[in-house]
Amino acid sequence: MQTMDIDKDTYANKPRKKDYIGVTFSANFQWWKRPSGVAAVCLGLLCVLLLAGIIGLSVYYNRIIGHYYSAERFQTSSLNNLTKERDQLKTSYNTLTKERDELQTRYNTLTKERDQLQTRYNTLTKESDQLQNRYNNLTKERDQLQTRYNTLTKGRDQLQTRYNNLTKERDPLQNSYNTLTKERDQLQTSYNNQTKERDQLQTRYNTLTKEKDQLRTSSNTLTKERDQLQTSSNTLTKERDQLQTSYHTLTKEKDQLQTSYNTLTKERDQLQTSYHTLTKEKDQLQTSYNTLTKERDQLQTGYNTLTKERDHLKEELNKQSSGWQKFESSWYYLSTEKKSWTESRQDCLKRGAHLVIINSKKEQEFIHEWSGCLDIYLGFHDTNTEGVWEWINDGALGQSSAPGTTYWRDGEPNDADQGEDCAQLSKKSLQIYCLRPEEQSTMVVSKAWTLHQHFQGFPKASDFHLREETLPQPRDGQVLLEAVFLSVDPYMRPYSQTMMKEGDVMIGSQVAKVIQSYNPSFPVGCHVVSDCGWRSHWVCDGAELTPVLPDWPQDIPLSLALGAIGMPGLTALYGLEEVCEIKKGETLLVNAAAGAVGSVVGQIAKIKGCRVVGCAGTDTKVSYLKQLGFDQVFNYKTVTSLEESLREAAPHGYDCYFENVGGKFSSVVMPQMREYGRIAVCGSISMYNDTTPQTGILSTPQTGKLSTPQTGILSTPQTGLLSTPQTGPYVHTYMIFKQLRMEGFLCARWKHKHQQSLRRLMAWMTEHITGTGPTTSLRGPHLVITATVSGMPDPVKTGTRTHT
Ligand SMILES: NC(=O)C1=CN([C@@H]2O[C@H](COP(=O)(O)OP(=O)(O)OC[C@H]3O[C@@H](n4cnc5c(N)ncnc54)[C@H](OP(=O)(O)O)[C@@H]3O)[C@@H](O)[C@H]2O)C=CC1
Ligand SMILES: CCCCCC(=O)/C=C/[C@H]1[C@H](O)CC(=O)[C@@H]1CCCCCCC(=O)O
Repeated sequence: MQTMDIDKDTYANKPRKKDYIGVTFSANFQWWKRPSGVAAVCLGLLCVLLLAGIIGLSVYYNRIIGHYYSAERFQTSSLNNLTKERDQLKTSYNTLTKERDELQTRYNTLTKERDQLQTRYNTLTKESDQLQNRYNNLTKERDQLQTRYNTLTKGRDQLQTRYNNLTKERDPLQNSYNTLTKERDQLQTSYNNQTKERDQLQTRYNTLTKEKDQLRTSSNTLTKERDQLQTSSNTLTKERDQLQTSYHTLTKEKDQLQTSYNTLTKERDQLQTSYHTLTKEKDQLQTSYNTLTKERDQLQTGYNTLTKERDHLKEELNKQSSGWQKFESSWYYLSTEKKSWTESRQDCLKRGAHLVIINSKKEQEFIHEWSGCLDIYLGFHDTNTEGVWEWINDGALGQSSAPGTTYWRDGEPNDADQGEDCAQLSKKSLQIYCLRPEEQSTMVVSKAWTLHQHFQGFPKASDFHLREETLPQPRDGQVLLEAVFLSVDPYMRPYSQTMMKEGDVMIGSQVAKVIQSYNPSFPVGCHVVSDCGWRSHWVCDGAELTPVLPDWPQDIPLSLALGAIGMPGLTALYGLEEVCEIKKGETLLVNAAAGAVGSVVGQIAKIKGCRVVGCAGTDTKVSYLKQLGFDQVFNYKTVTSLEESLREAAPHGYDCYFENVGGKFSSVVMPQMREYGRIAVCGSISMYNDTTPQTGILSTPQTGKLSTPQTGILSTPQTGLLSTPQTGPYVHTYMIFKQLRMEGFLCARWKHKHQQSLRRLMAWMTEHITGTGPTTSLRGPHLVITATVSGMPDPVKTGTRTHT
């Protein structure tokens, strides 16, 4: 770096064009070159002049004094001179004073000028600073440009060098290019010649190829023909060899057969002889057999006739001895017990009879006389429609019609005492009059459990309410039922939500006894299954009733009509046979296995020769299932891993899965299904008490959405809310890759098969009881809830099942 003094042009501290590279200018301002400085210098000079004048004068006066003393004599002469000089000095003093004043004026002028100059200087200084900044910026730009310039210069130099080198290289290349061009032209010429030759060759080649292909085709054809011939030859050779072998074998066999044939011919001849002898004997025997058979049949017919006559006579004797009287083809019994018409009607039904129906005047007279002229209730009433009198047709003795004639007393029927709905034969007049069927009210009061409030989560005692209701008198065709066993089933939890309103009697099936009957299909004392709910008594007509199998063995508990030989047993059977289509040798998994359905599922599968794995929630249930013959059982609540336990129980997986539980359990089973497995979705009990709706992908049948997570409830189109859906995992992948079939079902689908299916279940059960069946014949848990007329059980506390 170099510092330079500014030149005469004080303000132009601009860089000089040629010197600016790498140089920084410094503007050092010099005071004496400013106007104010000049003025100051002038003033100084004036002061110096004045001082010099004063010094000159003092020197002059010293000289004069000296001269005075030395030349006292000249004192007087020189006085004049001195006066002159003084005057001259005065004059020059005045002149100097004037000059000083002028100088002062000029000084002031100069001071002003200096101030103006100072202002201008300041302005210029600012401009200079701005210029300096611009200069600095330009310097930077310049430096950058310089750098770029340098770089470009270098690049240019390198390019120049390369250009020079290339120029050097280009020349020999140009030469060789020229040479090559020449050569290429020559080559092009020869290429063209060659191409022509190649085309000619190609044409020849194509011709040859065609000829070759034709030859190859012929060769292949020939090869095939040869191979076929070879194969035929080999086959023929083999066949020939086999035939040769067979021929030898056959020859041997023929020889052996010939020998046997000869032997057999001999034996046949001997047998033929004996056959003829035997045929003769047989014919003789047949003749005597036919004669004997005829004699036996005649004897049998005689025997049967005699037996019938004997039985008839015996029956008549019995009837007569027990108070029955015969008139024409009918029997009559006279009960002397005092009863109402209704009670008498019941009494007749119990005896397998009915109140008397009068078919003729003769019969009426017989009854009157034989009864000893008593009042006799007749089977004649208008209980069904007031004023329409009809003969009862209980059908107990096969009578299907009653006479159209009646022998009413004059003025009858008159309904004199309100409610006269039945008829009596008067002991006095031998005429019929009407009277009330009841002497006193025998109205039945039923006890019924109602749904006090809809269940929230697990049902509790306060959700139920026990109430009494008076039942109407059963009418013609109706029966009065008394509950014997009530059923508490899982479906009640979800179905109550949709089918019931608060205050309704709880839904449910029961085994009931018929205690009054005006319906011949359900005589008093028989048992039926009724869907009348949790009530002690009920009046209904037969249409709603299912008779308990008529030949129900005494040693099988009737409660099983609500279990293994009832709806749960049917569900088990249909789930296995109709849905799973289970086959011998297959492996089955069933959960809730100790329940009414599950226990029958496992046992039927064993009867069918399957391997059965069952899960239950207590060790007692596990032991019970082992007793029933299940192959593998475990307590799903205490195992460390459900997945591992399922795998250990059936390492090769499950062919069939009878699903009662749903929820997480089924997600664990799904991966362990075998290819083409079948899943019978019977129930999903683990979800019935859910209270909080969960987010899941389950969709409603209406929307058909499958994959969008929804918060909501699973519903059926018919019933609405049924259950609370759960979150995945989702089964589709397993179903697709294992090609599974998963089918939900309700037992009622096969209603048309119920009777025959109940008989099959009963047969399996009987085999177990009698010990005549296979070791795995059916046993069943049965209900312990019994209802009595006096009181109803607590449905929450007693809702359990025990086992036979
Ligand atoms: N589709 C149809 O037509 C029919 C379907 N069903 C269904 O079959 C299934 C079984 O009915 P059924 O045998 O009569 O019932 P049960 O009342 O005889 O047995 C039910 C058993 O399920 C188990 N269980 C109860 N709650 C749960 C739970 N949260 N998680 C897992 N297991 C539970 C219990 O056994 P454990 O102690 O072993 O856990 C309980 O004892 C039910 O889902 C029912 O809805 C029934 C009849 C007809
Ligand atoms: C999500 C709920 C699944 C319930 C499955 C279940 O347990 C079904 C049981 C039915 C079985 O198929 C036959 C029945 O009797 C059960 C239904 C009962 C319906 C209520 C009847 C009401 C009444 O008695 O009037």
